[in-house]
Amino acid sequence: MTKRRIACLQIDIQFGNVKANLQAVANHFKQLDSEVDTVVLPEFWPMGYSLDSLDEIASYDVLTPIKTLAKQYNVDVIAGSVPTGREGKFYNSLPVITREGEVTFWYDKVHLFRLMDEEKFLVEGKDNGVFTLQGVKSAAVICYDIRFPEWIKTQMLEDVDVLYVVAEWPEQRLDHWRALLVARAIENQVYVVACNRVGCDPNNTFAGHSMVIDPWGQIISEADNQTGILTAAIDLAEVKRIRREIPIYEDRRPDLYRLKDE
Ligand SMILES: NC(=O)CCC(=O)C(=O)O
Repeated sequence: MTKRRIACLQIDIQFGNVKANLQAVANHFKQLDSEVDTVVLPEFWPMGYSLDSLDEIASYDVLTPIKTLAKQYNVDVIAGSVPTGREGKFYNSLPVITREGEVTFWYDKVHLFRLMDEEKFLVEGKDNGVFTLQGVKSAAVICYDIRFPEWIKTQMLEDVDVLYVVAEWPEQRLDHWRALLVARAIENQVYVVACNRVGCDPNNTFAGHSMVIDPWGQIISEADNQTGILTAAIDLAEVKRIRREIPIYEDRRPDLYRLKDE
């Protein structure tokens, strides 16, 4: 089966209000079309960028309700990101939850975004975001990570077909969001599924414009800046077709690429 139907939940995250945000996610699940098999949530959906309350928020169990929704609606969930606390440090962490309600993978954001003070409150991850979901080699990264093509390429070299991006991307850089996502799709010949939030927090207004982009770089579905669900069908056979048409993976010259700073 090469076809998938994906839904990005483009929610308006209430600053620091875990209960309201869980309710918003549950309400959006109720509106899913019955063909959807994969649901994507935005970055830090339980609380937004209320980073000075991380201690309290990381102690809430926000995943049990999402596992229940995954089973109830029989969908896999790229569960945006949530704050996790380990050994006295906090991470911006993306869980993958299967339709059986199991967390099968975690990715910690590798590039922390100074303009939103992440480096003051969080520790960066070290491992890549590649996982297999229902037999499909996939990868997931978080927001600012998409500005680092080397990081994305490192993962795409593992024969990945779909790149998920979860974000809280402000509207003042909407043009960067669109251009970077399209570039990552074209240069890696992958589907890009990007879920952003809408609404405001005390410092930013967020862009929305969640997008699904095919491996040729065509935007096959794009949301506006309102709350809602962006749904799109993808056909993984397209990845192989595009890679045959322009065989960039065969034509790479890694012997010439200087990827380590000296
Ligand atoms: N939450 C983020 O990582 C935001 C990244 C961002 O806005 C950017 O311009 O990069």
